[in-house]
Order: sequence, then structure tokens, then C-alpha cells
Amino acid sequence: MLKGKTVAFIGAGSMAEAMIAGAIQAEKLPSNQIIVTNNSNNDRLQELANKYEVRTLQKELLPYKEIDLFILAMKPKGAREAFRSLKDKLNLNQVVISVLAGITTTFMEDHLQEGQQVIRVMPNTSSMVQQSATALTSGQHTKPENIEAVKELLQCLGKVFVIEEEQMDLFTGIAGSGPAYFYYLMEHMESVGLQYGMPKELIREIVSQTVYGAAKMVMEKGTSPTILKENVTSPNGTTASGLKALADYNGGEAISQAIKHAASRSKQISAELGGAKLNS
Ligand SMILES: NC(=O)C1=CN([C@@H]2O[C@H](COP(=O)(O)OP(=O)(O)OC[C@H]3O[C@@H](n4cnc5c(N)ncnc54)[C@H](OP(=O)(O)O)[C@@H]3O)[C@@H](O)[C@H]2O)C=CC1
Ligand SMILES: O=C(O)[C@@H]1CCC=N1
Repeated sequence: MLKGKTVAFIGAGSMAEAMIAGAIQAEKLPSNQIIVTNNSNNDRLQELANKYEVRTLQKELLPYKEIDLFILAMKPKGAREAFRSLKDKLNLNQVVISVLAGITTTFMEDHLQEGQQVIRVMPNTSSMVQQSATALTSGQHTKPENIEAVKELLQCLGKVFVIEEEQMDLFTGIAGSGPAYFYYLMEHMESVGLQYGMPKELIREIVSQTVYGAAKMVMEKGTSPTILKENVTSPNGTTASGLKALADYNGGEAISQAIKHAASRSKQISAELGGAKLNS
């Protein structure tokens, strides 16, 4: 389905790079089928061209007719301008994919030609190592074969979850932003190690192996985190003492609040952009 398709990334930041890296590694999308553009940073385009051998172009020079899938990967505040400049250049066989937090398929459809095929996705930066948890939801005009092609592309980046659009804000709070929560946790674990004199490289390896092992246990053993947590915890032992401190310091509530705040920020971004159609 993806075979022979040309994919253009409109936006060349960290999310676009993670997706490009994952797709090329998976060998499903050769670099000569990838075009990348951005707003104005030519050095960044040169960097990506050198690193991934993709074709990079200033946005004014995009060969619109050649492109099958457009992946929008700029910040949400740039969405209106981006849709405005795409609207009249596309035909209805082309598919517009957005990775932007808070941009709904309705917004996309309202700001493109009537009948344009759109797909909203929410990947995370673990796409870079093909371990993203990515959500997909499609617009009302999107053909099943194009949904399959985009799914195939996203599967290069990790696991794909086809979800209802109502769940996208929550998914963004859990999985789009999620890696940052774990990095935050890891920063804290590392800093205690450093504080007590462990070499930086050593503590980094210990922390990342611990986090990786815990995730792998949940994924491979089919056991709930609650049971796995109990298995670690000896009565009156070290873990019980550590978990008590986490509860005393409201660790669980802090995590819940992080997800809820991120999800509500996603909703708020939609509201800030509003649903009003652009004047063409
Ligand atoms: N980072 C993440 O973990 C995730 C991000 N996302 C979403 O991905 C999007 C991008 O995030 P991220 O990669 O972190 O952002 P970055 O700031 O790293 O990159 C933004 C990119 O968009 C380009 N750009 C801005 N305006 C335009 C335009 N009008 N036309 C073409 N290119 C444009 C910028 O170009 P220039 O540098 O020239 O200005 C830059 O290359 C966001 O909408 C975010 O919600 C989704 C999931 C995870
Ligand atoms: O911080 C953000 O808004 C983006 C969306 C999900 C992850 N990064």
C-alpha cells in the first residue's frame, strides 16, 4: 500500500525527524520517496538531507502534484497558515496527515477543500527507535486503502492504535507526551545516583535498564502493573519503604495530574484555534 508513494513532511523538527528515522530504518519507505520542507531554516534541511539522504526543499518549491501523503509537523499555532497554503494546491486523491496536538479532523476538513482526505495521528518521539505508541483517527472522506497505507507507515514507527477521535486528547496526554514523564522520572533517579557518587554513565545505564525491564515485564508477562509491583515488594522491605515515600509525597496523584493537564491542554489548543473556516 505504501509502495511507490511519495511522502512530504511539512515541518522538519524533532517529531518529523523521529518519524523519518523510524520509517527509513524499517526499510518500508526509501529515502528517495521522502521530501522534507520547513518554514525557513535551511541549515536544518541540509542536516536532514545529510543524515537521511531525503530530498529537502524550500516550501515554495514543493512539487505538490508528485506527493501522495502530506504529513504536517509544525507547531499547532502554525496550523492555520499551513492549511491556508495547502488548500488550493491539492487534489482529492491526496491525503493530509497531521501530527499536531489538538488539531481535529473536523478542523482539517473545514480548512481544506470539501472532500479532502485527512488523517489525524499522534505519535511520540520513540518513533526514532521504532517504539512509538501511535494513535490514528481518520476523517469522513478518507478511503480505507489510504488509511491502510498510513497505518503501514506508522507501523514502521512502533505500535499503532486506531482510536475514536474523542480519545485523542487523552491519548496525547498519556502517550504523545508520555515519554517526557519517564525522562523526568529518569532524571530524578539519575540525580540521586550522582548525588551519592555513582559515575554518570553507570547510573544512566542502570536507570534505563530498570525502566526498560519494567516495561518489558508488563508487555511480555501479561501481568498487571499492580501484581508486578506487589511481586517486588517484600513486607517491611526496601520497596515498601520507597513506595510509602512515593505515596506520602503524592507521587501517584502527580502522575495523574500530569496526564490530565496534558490532555486538557490538547483540548484547549483545539478551542484556541476554533472551528471557524478560513476565508479562501
Ligand atoms: N515533539 C513531540 O514529542 C511530539 C510532537 N507532536 C506534534 O508535532 C508538531 C511538531 O513538533 P516538534 O517537532 O516538536 O516541533 P519543532 O519546533 O521541533 O519543529 C517545528 C517545525 O515546523 C516548521 N514549520 C513551522 N511553520 C511552518 C510552515 N508554515 N510550513 C512548513 N514548516 C513549518 C519549523 O520550521 P523552521 O524551523 O524553519 O521554523 C520546524 O521545522 C507539533 O504540532 C506537536 O504537537 C506530536 C507528537 C509528539
Ligand atoms: O508538547 C507537545 O505539545 C507535543 C505533543 C505531544 C508531545 N509533544
